[in-house]
Amino acid sequence: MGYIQGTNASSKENLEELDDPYSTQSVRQMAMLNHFWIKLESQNLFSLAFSSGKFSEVFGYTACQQISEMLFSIAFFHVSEYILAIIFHGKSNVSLKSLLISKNYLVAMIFSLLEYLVEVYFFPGLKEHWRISNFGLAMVVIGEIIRKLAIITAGRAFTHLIKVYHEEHHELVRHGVYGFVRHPGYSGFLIWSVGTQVMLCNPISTVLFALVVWRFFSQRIPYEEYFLRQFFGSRYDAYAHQVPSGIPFVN
Ligand SMILES: C[S@@+](CC[C@H](N)C(=O)[O-])C[C@H]1O[C@@H](n2cnc3c(N)ncnc32)[C@H](O)[C@@H]1O
Repeated sequence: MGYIQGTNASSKENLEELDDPYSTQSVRQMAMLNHFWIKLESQNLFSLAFSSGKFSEVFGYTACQQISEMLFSIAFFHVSEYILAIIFHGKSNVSLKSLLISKNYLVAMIFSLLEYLVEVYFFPGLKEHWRISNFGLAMVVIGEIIRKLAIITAGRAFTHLIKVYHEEHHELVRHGVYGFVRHPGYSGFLIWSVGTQVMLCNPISTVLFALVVWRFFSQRIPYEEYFLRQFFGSRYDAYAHQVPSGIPFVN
């Protein structure tokens, strides 16, 4: 009461107003007290929930470890793509598109994180399959290495947008990882992206990522190779005859 009088109700009218419990000022002050009380109570509820195990179940060791691995893999993948694009194509020719973060990609990643959170809450045992999770981590590392080897091997020929006009410097690359598969960059990405979901022990997203990424590359490869055949003619035909695509069920 002293606080109220001292700060807001120095005049006689104000004091009178405070005596009336329904005056505007009293109502405002009651609302303020109520607000602080609710805030205090919600903080207590938060700490109660945390100590009761619900939060520690969701954000326990397993979840922290697996989500950290996922976030690190994503950050490393995109930043290294961007840096390599700058190294091979020069800063002036590279835009933020080289980070390779599209709307569909974001939707897929958010879906996979939501799947993870729902499952770790309702079926925490599902995430404790560490052999599967570590196998996924190995897929992420292997996929990343294959993709980066492809980018480094192809150099300037590796453009994020498919070339539809032949440029003078554009040579057919057949050596290194391109001697084993024709599309190592895509093989690497397929392994990497499915690996992120195996690492999270996400059964639904593992299947969805495999299907969506496979479908994307199965449509992209014929389009890309249509232009490669125009650029390099029979040399590309011979290469395609000898070397597999690197994407399952795509010739
Ligand atoms: C995103 S890169 C992907 C390259 C390849 N498909 C891969 O997965 O490693 C696409 C560009 O690489 C070029 N490219 C693909 N294969 C190539 C090859 N063997 N030699 C030279 N350029 C190639 C295409 O012309 C296209 O512009």
